[in-house]
Amino acid sequence: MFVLTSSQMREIDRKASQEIGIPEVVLMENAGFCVFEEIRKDFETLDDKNIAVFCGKGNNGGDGFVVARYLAQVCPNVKVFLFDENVTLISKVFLDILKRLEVDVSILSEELLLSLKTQRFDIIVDAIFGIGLSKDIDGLYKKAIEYINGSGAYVYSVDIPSGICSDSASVRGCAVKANKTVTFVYPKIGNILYPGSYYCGKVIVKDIGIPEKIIKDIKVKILTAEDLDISKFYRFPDSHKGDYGKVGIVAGSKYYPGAAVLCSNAAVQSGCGLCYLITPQEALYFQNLRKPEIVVLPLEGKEGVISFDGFVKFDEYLAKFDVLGFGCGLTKNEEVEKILIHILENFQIPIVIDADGLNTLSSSQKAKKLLANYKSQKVLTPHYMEAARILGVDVKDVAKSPIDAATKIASEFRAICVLKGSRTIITDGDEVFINVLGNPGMAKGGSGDVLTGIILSMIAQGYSAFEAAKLSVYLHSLSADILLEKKAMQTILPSDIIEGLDSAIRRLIEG
Ligand SMILES: NC(=O)C1=CN([C@@H]2O[C@H](COP(=O)(O)OP(=O)(O)OC[C@H]3O[C@@H](n4cnc5c(N)ncnc54)[C@H](O)[C@@H]3O)[C@@H](O)[C@H]2O)[C@@H](O)CC1
Ligand SMILES: [K+]
Repeated sequence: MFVLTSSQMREIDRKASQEIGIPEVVLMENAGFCVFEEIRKDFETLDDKNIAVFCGKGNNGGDGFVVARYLAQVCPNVKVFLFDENVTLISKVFLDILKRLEVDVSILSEELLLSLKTQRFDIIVDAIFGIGLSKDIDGLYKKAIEYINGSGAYVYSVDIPSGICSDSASVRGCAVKANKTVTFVYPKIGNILYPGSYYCGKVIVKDIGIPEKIIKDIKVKILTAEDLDISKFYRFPDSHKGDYGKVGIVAGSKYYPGAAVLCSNAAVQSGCGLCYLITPQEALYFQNLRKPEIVVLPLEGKEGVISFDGFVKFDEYLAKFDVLGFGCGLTKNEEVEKILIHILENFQIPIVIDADGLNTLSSSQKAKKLLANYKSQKVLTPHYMEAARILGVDVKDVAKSPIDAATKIASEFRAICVLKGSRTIITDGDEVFINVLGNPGMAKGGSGDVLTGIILSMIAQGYSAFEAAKLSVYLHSLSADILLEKKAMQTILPSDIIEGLDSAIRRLIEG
């Protein structure tokens, strides 16, 4: 499913009306009716409800007038509150209809808002701002939104909760906290990314009659099972371990031995033929937790951290790997930088760089340049802070526009970027997929190491870096969601996510 920006939505509306000739009033009528239908579906009866519809002066308010008209046909207690009578031309069509039908329409003022505190509404429709929100909310708008949020009513937002920026999902001053948001054509970024997604409640996407053929060149999509290629999950009866690839992992230190264990355990659990772990000797005290299928190549370290001299002894192994993982739990120092540069200068293996690999990259101009020119597939898996370090910006800037940040990293390094967060973004610099599975039980140290292991395993099994990243992000979150059916968020551990991959893969295959 596509995800739109406000300008893409406007362009779609423009094409529908100007090129195809669907009148804008028809689109508005359809939009309002869709919202009404959703409300009608949710309640057994509406005639005993007190309903308020708050309408702004833009077209979002116009949708609200349509909703109010339909509601007034089935409920005698519908009140419309208008912020400004100076509404758009199309909205005016519907405001005039309401007036002719003698629906209760009032212009909102501070006094009126205050008097509403003694009334109880069962249902409130928020049609104050949609994709046209252009500045932070203040004054009477702010007070009305605070009133709606404190009202105890069941709240429907039209298109997007008022106060949420449709392009960044940020809260502009304050925002309506809806129970349900009915959006049109396709969801907007503000409906999908956080914090906007939280304010939306349940998101319902409705068709308002815009022909699909005019919706072109949309690069952002929600990641669904349909976007995944599972053809390589089929195993031929006469296959052997060599058919499923060799993963090499450079990870761990005496400080973070668990990162290496989680990453390599995840790799073997997700199907690669062989997995080699290059890790300092001092990181091997987690022996009992590591899956026995992993081949360990103990490295002579320096004070518990990998050393360049120790690492180059494994060059001949590196040449045999189908994919190399670099970074989990390595720590950051000059030796790690030297090793990363050595790999980038001397090998051409598909590489997945995570954690300390990314931190090393962000402070090494030489490694950055080499990586950009590295002639093999690359996946970078930063979380927001690591992405900020790579881009040399504040983490707030990444949070404000994560799609832009991920796209920039992917373009700069000609890599696949997996920007990890509550909505992980996967991009090759052109197409963008937003993962909407997963739960806060995954917000624990070690989750990222597990994801890296899965990506490595998928590349080893023959998937392209982009396909592997999509598939792995999906399976990682699906595993956590399946675990949530039996476990509390607090007790779901990254190592459980590894074990849960079995159910996740089976569920994905079975559909
Ligand atoms: N043909 C179309 O364009 C369609 C549009 N539709 C609806 O129209 C909406 C977009 O309509 P508009 O572009 O008119 O935008 P909005 O209705 O979101 O709001 C724009 C108006 O609000 C004002 N405004 C913005 N931020 C403000 C703030 N913080 N404080 C005070 N005033 C502020 C603007 O000056 C402008 O007057 C969509 O979200 C959707 O609900 C639907 O009817 C479907 C068809
Ligand atoms: K709204």
